[in-house]
Parts: sequence; C-alpha cells; structure tokens
Amino acid sequence: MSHKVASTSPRNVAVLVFPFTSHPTALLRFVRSLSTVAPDMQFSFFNISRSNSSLFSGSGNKGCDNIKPYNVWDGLPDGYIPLSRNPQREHVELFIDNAPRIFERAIKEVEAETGHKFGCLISDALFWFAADIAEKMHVPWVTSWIGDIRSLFVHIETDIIRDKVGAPGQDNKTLEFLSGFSDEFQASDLPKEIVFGDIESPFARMLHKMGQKLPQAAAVAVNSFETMDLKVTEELKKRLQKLILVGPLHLVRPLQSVVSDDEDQQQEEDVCLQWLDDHEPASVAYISFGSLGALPPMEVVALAEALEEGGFPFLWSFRGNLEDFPQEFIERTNKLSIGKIVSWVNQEQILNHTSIGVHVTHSGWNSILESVSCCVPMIGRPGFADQHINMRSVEVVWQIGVRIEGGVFTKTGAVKALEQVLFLEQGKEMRQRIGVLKQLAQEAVGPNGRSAQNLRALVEIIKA
Ligand SMILES: O=c1ccn([C@@H]2O[C@H](COP(=O)(O)OP(=O)(O)O[C@H]3O[C@H](CO)[C@@H](O)[C@H](O)[C@H]3O)[C@@H](O)[C@H]2O)c(=O)[nH]1
Repeated sequence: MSHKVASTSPRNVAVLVFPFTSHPTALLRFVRSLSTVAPDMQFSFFNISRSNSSLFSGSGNKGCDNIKPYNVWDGLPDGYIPLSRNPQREHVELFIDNAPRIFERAIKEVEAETGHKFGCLISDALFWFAADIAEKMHVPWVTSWIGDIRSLFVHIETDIIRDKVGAPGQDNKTLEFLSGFSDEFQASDLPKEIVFGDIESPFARMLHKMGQKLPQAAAVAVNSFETMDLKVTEELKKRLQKLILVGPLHLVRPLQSVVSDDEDQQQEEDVCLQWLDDHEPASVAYISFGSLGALPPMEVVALAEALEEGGFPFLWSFRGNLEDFPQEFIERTNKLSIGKIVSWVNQEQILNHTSIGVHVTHSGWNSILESVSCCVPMIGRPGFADQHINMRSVEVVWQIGVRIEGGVFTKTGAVKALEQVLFLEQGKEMRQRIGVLKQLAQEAVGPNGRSAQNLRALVEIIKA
C-alpha cells in the first residue's frame, strides 16, 4: 500500500456499519439519503464483505457513485469453528469485541491509500466507541439509530430504569416515571438487555454504553419524523446535543429499484402481485416476521389453522422450516387460492397493494414505518429487542394495530385479531388513524417538510 501525505476534507466521510440483521441496509439507506442532498461528498462505507456484496451487487447502489464500499475483517479468527449452539450470536459478540480495532485500522489504511483524511465519522449508534475514534481524529461524530425514538429513549434512561424497576418480578411495573410515557407502558415492554435479561452480555453492555455516550455525539439521526411522537421527541431533544429526525427514509430514497436484479425473485414477485390483483381491496393478510423471521413451530401451526379455518386470504413471507406447517396446508390453501407462501418479497411493494388489509408482523421498526406509509394496520407478535415497545406504541400511542392476545399465536387469538382488524369497526378506525399518520409522513419528507429540512441541516453539521 502506498503512503501519501494526507489532507483533511470535510467532504470525506467514514461510515462504520454494524454488519448484522437489517442494520447495514438501514445505514446504507440513511447514507444514500445524505448523498442525495450532498452529491459533492464522498462516503466510505466500512462493512464486512458478505454484507457489502449483497448491498452493492446489481443495481443496489445505482445513482450513488459517491458511496464506496470498503470491506473490513469480520472478527472471526482463521479456521474459526463456532463453540456454542448459537453461532450467529457468537459471531456478533466476537465482532463487538474486535470492532474498535477493526475500524480504526481500516480508517488508517484508507486514509493512507487515498491521501485524504476523513472529516467526519458516521456510525451506527450502537458503536459508542466511535466517539473515542472521532475524538482522536478531531472530527465530529454523527450517529444513526435505526429504530424508533422511544426505544432509543429507554437506552438513554437505562440507569434510571434499572434503579426503579431493577428487582426481579417487577415486569408489570408501569413506566410513567419516564417523561413522555403513560402508565400503559410496562417494564415487560423493555428490551431484555435493559433490566430482566443478561445485562452483562456483550450486546447489553454495548447498549448501555451507547446510552451513556450518545449525548456526546454532534448529532443523532433517527429514521422517524417529528409529528409521529411529539412528546418523546421533545424529551429526547433535551438529552442530546442534536436529535435529527430524517425519516421515513424509505420514502426519501428507496434502497433498491422496484424491479429486482434476480430474475427468479422478480418472477416470484410478479406472480404474487398478480395473485393479489385477484383479491378484494383490504382483504388479504400479509405475514412477515422481519429479516430473521421465524416463529416457533407451534405458533406456525396455530396461525396456519386460524387462516384456514377463518378463510382469510394470506401472503406469508416465510423463512422457517416448511415442514412446520400442518400436513398438506400449503397444497390445500394454494389450490383454493386462499394463500401463498414465499421465501422473500419486496415488502414495500406488497404492502402498497390495495388488496392488503392487515400486516401480521414481529413489530420491527422498518416494518412499522412501511405499514404506516402504505396505510396498513397491524397485528403484532413482538419477539425481542425493541419489538415489544414498538408494538405498545402501535397499540396505545397511535392506535393503529393490536398485539396478539397473550403475546403468542393461538388459533382462537389469531382468528379474533384478524376479524377485529379486517372486519370490525375497530379495524376501520385504525385505517383512518393510520391514514392521518401516512399524510404526516409524506409531508415530513416533502421538499419543505421537517425531515427534509433536518437532512439538509445534518449535511451542514457534517461539513462544518
Ligand atoms: O420478505 C420480506 C421480509 C422483510 N423485508 C424487509 O426487511 C426489513 C425488515 O426490517 P425490520 O422490520 O426493521 O425488522 P428486522 O430486520 O428484524 O430488524 C431489526 O432491526 C430493527 C431496526 O432496529 C428492529 O426494530 C428489529 O427489532 C430488529 O429485529 C423491512 O424493510 C422489510 O421491508 C422484505 O423486503 N421482504
């Protein structure tokens, strides 16, 4: 590698990616939005190679020549063999352990190679250590939190929460001691890393540190919009140097072209859309549990039986074991044209189809935002992380969905929820409320909208 004399440029930005689940996609979406506002800036996207190849293959980065992917070490030693029964978690923990060194080294190498010093560091908010790297580099640290502001707020307030509800058996304790939270929020809605789980795990420690460090960031960008949750936005602003809501980002700049590069995938999508064309407006249940997305086998059976017994048309984006379905369920429902099971769809495109009447979801933040922008009420079956708190907001703050009774799918619980959203007055009211939010979301990203203004203000902070 050649070593040139480096000069600092505020237009050169290093982006540090948390390379698991939907984080890389979300961060790239954020950077793409910035690059649209500031085409004169250069973004170096530091990410592991497997994730970079899937993000930047085909037309994934079309029109964004100013974002350049750089591969970093994935944290796994040569010849590594997983030791536990959860290799994914093991990988995340090894990566977290090595991340500060991985990124510092990669940044130095790129600076030496290009002869340009970076003028700003953007990182996934999880990377609290980026504050220290930025300080050493004498550049501003800007972070991106890819979830909702309420889930961010509870990480900032972790010490207070631990103090108030730390003892075991306090799951039902209400959270109104947190500004902006009503007594409808309970301790059981919190991510388990905050109080009731293994709070010493590497991931839990990273989240705790993140909450302590974020107030040092020059700006914390969040994929939401100010009118979505005014009270918590105001509270969070008091705790951070600069809270900047820039979303919903999928409305600012779609990540991929609507037409997929993968021909088989595109063919499957077309078949799905044609199938949806044959259904009544607002009649089909779209079912998906995010990018990881599998349900326990008993719940797959319960939900499948509910769909079949109630005759609810459904499109299920399913990434589990097909053998979990009741015997011949797939053949029967397919033959009667009641249901379709696919491995992956373009979710935004599906949710936008007029025949979709409900989104059965794990309550991941991107899925909620996409449901809002497509005006589709939700049935939530949250699993982990921020999903419980997101779903509580869906239920009690925005009132645009219901949580599945008892927190897990049973046949009767699923039939009840599907009838409620698809056929009853409550469902109609949810659709009306979600329509108002959709309008607010569109206004926010419009040319004079608050999120659009915020994005432009953020570019100024980065260039300063
Ligand atoms: O068939 C599918 C299924 C999913 N998606 C997309 O995948 C994304 C899923 O994102 P999200 O709903 O946020 O779920 P996860 O991928 O599970 O996201 C992780 O990250 C989120 C943001 O921090 C958290 O809210 C979640 O709890 C966490 O699991 C969305 O954009 C969907 O459009 C598709 O395009 N096709």
